[in-house]
Amino acid sequence: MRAPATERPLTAGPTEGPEDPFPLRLSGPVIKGFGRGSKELQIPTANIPIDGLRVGGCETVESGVYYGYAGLDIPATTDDDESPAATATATATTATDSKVFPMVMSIGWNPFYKNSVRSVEVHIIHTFSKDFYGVRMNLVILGFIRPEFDYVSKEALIEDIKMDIRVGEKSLQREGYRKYRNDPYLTNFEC
Ligand SMILES: Cc1cc2nc3c(=O)[nH]c(=O)nc-3n(C[C@H](O)[C@H](O)[C@H](O)COP(=O)(O)O)c2cc1C
Ligand SMILES: Nc1ncnc2c1ncn2[C@@H]1O[C@H](COP(=O)(O)OP(=O)(O)O)[C@@H](O)[C@H]1O
Ligand SMILES: [Mg+2]
Repeated sequence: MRAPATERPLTAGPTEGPEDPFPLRLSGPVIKGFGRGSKELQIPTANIPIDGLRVGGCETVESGVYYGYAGLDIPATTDDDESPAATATATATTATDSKVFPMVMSIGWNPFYKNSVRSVEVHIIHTFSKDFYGVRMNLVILGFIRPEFDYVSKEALIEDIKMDIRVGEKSLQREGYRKYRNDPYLTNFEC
């Protein structure tokens, strides 16, 4: 069982850019989970159905924690980040920018909670003022951070997820990863 404050590297995946099987692309509507993300952990996760989670059409995706970008089919005007920095730069933000966000995500059984169903959950690195259940979410997954663990305490789980967020942000800032923010898949909500 994993204890808090385990020493961890600040980035994940090769410096040059994503390596096979990444980038992985998947999509689905945001559905209800167990309601623990916001309430118990104060880290909300937008869950999508596990159906169709395949690499190359047959192999299933390994359970674990990943990073990449999420595109949300929300009108640009409902993207109401309340931070002063975001307000200051609002006029410079295009409609596409405001629908695409960095994310970290977990695929698996949530061993700490011993779930009996496998879930796909995305924490979007952005502050939203309201929920977006039912909205279509497109994902471009660019790298693997770590396997899922069981934890000695809820605090230890929270600490590791916070570190995942830092690792995800730092990993995406690299040259070979930044460009995927403009991947057309993220904002194609037509099919
Ligand atoms: C980046 C990230 C890493 C996670 N890592 C683990 C983990 O190692 N073990 C685990 O049991 N749950 C992990 N979770 C899942 C949380 O336990 C989960 O988000 C929480 O139970 C909320 O579930 P809900 O959406 O059904 O409310 C992780 C979630 C995120 C976003
Ligand atoms: N930054 C965010 N990342 C992911 N979801 C968010 C975020 N901010 C608000 N939400 C909303 O919170 C919901 C997830 O909260 P959570 O407590 O994990 O509930 P559930 O168990 O139903 O997934 C998402 O479906 C979304 O509507
Ligand atoms: Mg959730």
